[in-house]
Amino acid sequence: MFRIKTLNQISPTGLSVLDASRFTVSDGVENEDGVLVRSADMQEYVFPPALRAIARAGAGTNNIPVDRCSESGIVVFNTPGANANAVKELAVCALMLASRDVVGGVEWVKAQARAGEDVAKVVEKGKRQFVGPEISGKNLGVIGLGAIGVQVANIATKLGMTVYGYDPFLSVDAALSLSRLVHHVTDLTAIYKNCDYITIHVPQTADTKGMLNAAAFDQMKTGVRVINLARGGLVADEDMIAALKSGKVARYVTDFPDNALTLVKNVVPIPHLGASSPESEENCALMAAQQLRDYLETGNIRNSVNLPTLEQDWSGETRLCIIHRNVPNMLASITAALSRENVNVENMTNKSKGNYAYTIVDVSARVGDAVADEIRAISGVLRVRVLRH
Ligand SMILES: NC(=O)C1=CN([C@@H]2O[C@H](COP(=O)(O)OP(=O)(O)OC[C@H]3O[C@@H](n4cnc5c(N)ncnc54)[C@H](O)[C@@H]3O)[C@@H](O)[C@H]2O)C=CC1
Ligand SMILES: O=C(O)C(=O)COP(=O)(O)O
Repeated sequence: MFRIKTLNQISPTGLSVLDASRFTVSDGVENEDGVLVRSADMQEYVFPPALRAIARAGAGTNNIPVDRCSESGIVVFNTPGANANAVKELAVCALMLASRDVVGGVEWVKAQARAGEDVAKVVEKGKRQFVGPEISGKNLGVIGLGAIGVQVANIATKLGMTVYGYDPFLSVDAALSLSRLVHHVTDLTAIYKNCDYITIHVPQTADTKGMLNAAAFDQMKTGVRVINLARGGLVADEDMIAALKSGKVARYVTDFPDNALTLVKNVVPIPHLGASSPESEENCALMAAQQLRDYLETGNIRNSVNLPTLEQDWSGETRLCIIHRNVPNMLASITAALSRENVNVENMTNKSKGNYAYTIVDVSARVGDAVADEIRAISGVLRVRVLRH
């Protein structure tokens, strides 16, 4: 029986793939084998000894201590693209909110009603103060052309915008999905200089933190409208507030409000709704739960952020799943340990990702803990699991 701890509300449709005869799923289990999480902050999480995998039902993993997981041989999964459509739709809404002061207008109408005014009458006089430009014919800059950025860039071309896209690590898949109408630029300056609207869709990492800062705003057009449905930390708050106050930035729509920003004029604070649609919640939960189930039961890895995708059909009696550093001589050391125990290898696959690597070895014998312990003793091995057919 595997124990799965949920740290957020996870869609029941997704959880249904975790068969109750093999998985106990709840927010109260202890010494869990796996964790299912959305945005809960796990940075200080104390890993119980049994923990082997964390599945993020969503895209961003900046709430998970990925390096610490890697060092402990814990696989971290996410669900690439599973909520991209929901974010794209909110981005379209954000483009409108960045242009037309719908939020200010709605608040004003409610205030009129509360004050006992004849709303039907006063709106016709008052509406002037909420005028805003159309997006058609304007330039949009999309920073980050991954699952979400590509969809936002493509749909914006259909809304009549001229779109510039920037992504120094553009994948082949993303390039193939990108509309021919999107101008692919290789320098952020081209985005800053040309765009009336800028939307950012990159992960928050040490490299991207605070990338929209005073130096970036200085290069932008006066009156630029900025949309951030990616992560709050990508934008330097104080610099944004100064840019809003000076009029450099006309409006800032953010899915990551904080106290410093929320009451500043021309900030539109959204309560992190990017992925909050039933469709996305189901897609993400399903994908996360399937990946977690498959890893725990078979050792196969799909869509991990710290380890390579590696799937091997079962053969033999025992499967050894070995997470190790990506260093020379590892495979030789593993096979030497197996031959010392006179164990025949049926099938073996090894792949690496950055500083870490993963090896699955199927062996014909029903090997015991002694073999696993011998492999555990190899320098650079971080975790060994023994699965039996
Ligand atoms: N508001 C919400 O509810 C949601 C927010 N997100 C956020 O959006 C981010 C992007 O999500 P996806 O598009 O699904 O991820 P993705 O991994 O498919 O795309 C991210 C893209 O950013 C690019 N990138 C990385 N560093 C860059 C840089 N310095 N400059 C330009 N591009 C850079 C990567 O090459 C990649 O193509 C997530 O990491 C997450 O933080 C994702 C889903 C929902
Ligand atoms: O997938 C992401 O990166 C998100 O930001 C969505 O977060 P959530 O699952 O709605 O807490």
